[in-house]
Amino acid sequence: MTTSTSNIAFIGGGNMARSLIGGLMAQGRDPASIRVAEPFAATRDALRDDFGVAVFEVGAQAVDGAATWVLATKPQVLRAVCEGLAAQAQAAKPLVVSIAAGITAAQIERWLGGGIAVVRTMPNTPALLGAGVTGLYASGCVDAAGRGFAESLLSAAGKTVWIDDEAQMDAVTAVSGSGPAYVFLLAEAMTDAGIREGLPADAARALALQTVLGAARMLTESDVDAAELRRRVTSPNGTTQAAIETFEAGGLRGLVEAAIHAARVRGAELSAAND
Ligand SMILES: NC(=O)C1=CN([C@@H]2O[C@H](COP(=O)(O)OP(=O)(O)OC[C@H]3O[C@@H](n4cnc5c(N)ncnc54)[C@H](O)[C@@H]3O)[C@@H](O)[C@H]2O)C=CC1
Ligand SMILES: O=C(O)[C@@H]1CCC=N1
Repeated sequence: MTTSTSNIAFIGGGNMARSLIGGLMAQGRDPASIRVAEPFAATRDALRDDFGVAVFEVGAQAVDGAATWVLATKPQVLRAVCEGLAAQAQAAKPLVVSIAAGITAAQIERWLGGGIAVVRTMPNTPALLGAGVTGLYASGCVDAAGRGFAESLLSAAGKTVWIDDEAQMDAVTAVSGSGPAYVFLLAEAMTDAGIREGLPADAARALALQTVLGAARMLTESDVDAAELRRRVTSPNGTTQAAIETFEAGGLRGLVEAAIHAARVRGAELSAAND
């Protein structure tokens, strides 16, 4: 039985694992209950020093005594990682939570030897601030307690959204997993454009970044939708109208659609290429 006090093993201690561990620490979880396998000594030492978690060089050590395993390596190495842990998985029957893009719950279950409860999830990097969002899909082997534990684990990173059809997980990845990078790109572009229009670099950056923050808060804290919020900024024949018309004429919506489609397709390719 997986409980909130039992050990959690992270396989891979990179950027996303760090964000999730940061969220768990902020929730007050005992650092000694988190065991991280990470081959790079510098990454391992930083996790131990920053969070006080137990660190190990290889997965086999980290999963020892852990009822929940979080798979947090790149998709390209996940098959080898799982096959290396299959014997321990068959003995311990852990709840396995994957954050890997593209890789399906069925692939992970097969690589671990079969009959394993797998929750496939897709968090995003604002998890570090507890402001992330995670899509979760539970395979048939996951019971209500497993679903509940996975949800509580990922809720340390922010909001959670259950997805019933696993085929939609690549779309989740394309919208919210990769999504922070789209917003960062917009912030970069707004800063650069401000500089080109004559603003000092520091001022352009401060103006662009605070605008992204303020707009995101309005989107999530007000009770009107994005289109209405946009209309309220856009005075007839004013400055915003000039900018929005330029975005629409340049095909911004179509470009966003094409970008999110490309990300979704890449998710499916990652599954096929690493099977
Ligand atoms: N970066 C992001 O925004 C998001 C990433 N993801 C997913 O999270 C996973 C990890 O991504 P990142 O943290 O960005 O990558 P990363 O490269 O920062 O972390 C992966 C870590 O796994 C370690 N590793 C490699 N082989 C290992 C092994 N055999 N055993 C244990 N650890 C091993 C690496 O040394 C590295 O520190 C990926 O599958 C990615 O698709 C999911 C949501 C968002
Ligand atoms: O770029 C990637 O493949 C990963 C998955 C979502 C965000 N980063």
